[in-house]
Amino acid sequence: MEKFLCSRLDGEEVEPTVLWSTGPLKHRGRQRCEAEKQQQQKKKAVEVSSFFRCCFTYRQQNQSSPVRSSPVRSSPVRSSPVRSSPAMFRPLRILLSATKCPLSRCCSGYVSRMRYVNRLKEDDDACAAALQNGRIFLFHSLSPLLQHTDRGTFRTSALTGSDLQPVLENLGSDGSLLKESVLIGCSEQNQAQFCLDVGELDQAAVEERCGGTFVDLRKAFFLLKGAEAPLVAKGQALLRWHQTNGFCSATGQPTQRNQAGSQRFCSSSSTTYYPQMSPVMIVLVSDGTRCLLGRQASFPRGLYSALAGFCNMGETLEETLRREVAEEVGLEVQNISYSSSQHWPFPHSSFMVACHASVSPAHCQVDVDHSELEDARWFSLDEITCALQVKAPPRRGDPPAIWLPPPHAVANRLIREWADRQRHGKDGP
Ligand SMILES: NC(=O)c1ccc[n+]([C@@H]2O[C@H](COP(=O)([O-])OP(=O)(O)OC[C@H]3O[C@@H](n4cnc5c(N)ncnc54)[C@H](O)[C@@H]3O)[C@@H](O)[C@H]2O)c1
Repeated sequence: MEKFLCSRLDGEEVEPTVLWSTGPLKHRGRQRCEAEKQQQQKKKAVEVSSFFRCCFTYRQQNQSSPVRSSPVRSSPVRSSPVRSSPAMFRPLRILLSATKCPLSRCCSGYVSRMRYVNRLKEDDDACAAALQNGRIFLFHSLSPLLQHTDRGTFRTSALTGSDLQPVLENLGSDGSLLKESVLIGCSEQNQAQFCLDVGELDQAAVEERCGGTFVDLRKAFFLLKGAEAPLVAKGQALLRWHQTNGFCSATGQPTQRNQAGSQRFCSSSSTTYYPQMSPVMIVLVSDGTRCLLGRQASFPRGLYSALAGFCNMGETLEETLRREVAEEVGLEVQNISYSSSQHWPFPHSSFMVACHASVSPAHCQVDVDHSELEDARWFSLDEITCALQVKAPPRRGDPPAIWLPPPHAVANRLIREWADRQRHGKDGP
């Protein structure tokens, strides 16, 4: 299939048989010896060829940053062509239904992206090659580089490896710095994404050359919109992990990373280390008409959040949740239901598992452990609705107001879910 697609990109006419010449299709093609079947194959291949041509034309018209050599880039079906004519899928559907071939699996953009990223983790050479065309997100001492937009918002800033290399050399780095990039993932346009900490270079000089500002992650995370915030959080977490795992904890010897940076290896102890997250349970407890929020003394003034706590070794998620609520506010919860999860970069990498739980109204007396929380109390739907309107933390001198974690935080999602359920009468004791 790869050969076929490359030929199409070169603009050459393709013999339909080429379509059958690789992978699982090869064997099937050989079995079809009757002339009639060959004719059918040729017809379908031509139809498929027109489908691919259609897709590539779409890509050429719509792709802002073409990528040159990644094999996954050749994947013919991505989400964007779907928006054009559904008729373009007809030949492919015919082919798939006629052959019952595993091509359908390659045709999911998501599947090919995931497999591509996995291959880059396993194949150092492929990863080094992908670095040239991949997007590199720069960090300086773990602060991501952001750019101002015309609309006064912020966005991430990234260069391709081949564009970044001369910049780095010009700023005094030797040629090897680029190879310290760590693979983050793959964009929907099938472009590998990397992060690189250039903390060894002069910060102002990099900012000037790259046209952006390095912003502390705590600020950047909340300035960025949509998928960009978790992307930089993931990048920073990976870079931090490499910075703090340079030595084997068993032998004290230096560890070596693979090209993708998805693991580090100690050759003395034959130990492989992988980036770690600490599991945390976060729960919004309801008594049917109110929800329970708490605050630590270290929180900014007026901020209340859902109750959270780290999993202890050997605990199930349910056990952690029940223990944390019991420890912090002296309640015993029931009816635990899963909501969602997120990677949370602060202060280090936590894996937040968010749940709802309830207590009966007859047993909702809060008994706060003040060594853990400064305060915890029940909030009505009206109070929550009011607090959700507060878009920015109150400033010094403003009247005291309750405010809630920002939308990027899974606690915010839990609170919104609870409020929606209350409004629609779906929550009960
Ligand atoms: N994303 C969100 O919506 C959201 C909301 C609330 C809390 N959080 C995060 O959840 C995490 C836990 O919240 P918390 O209020 O219990 O935090 P915390 O930082 O106050 O931790 C409480 C205690 O847990 C122990 N601890 C710290 N790190 C640990 C680890 N890696 N493993 C086991 N125990 C550890 C320490 O004794 C610490 O005092 C924090 O990282 C916090 O930032 C996220």
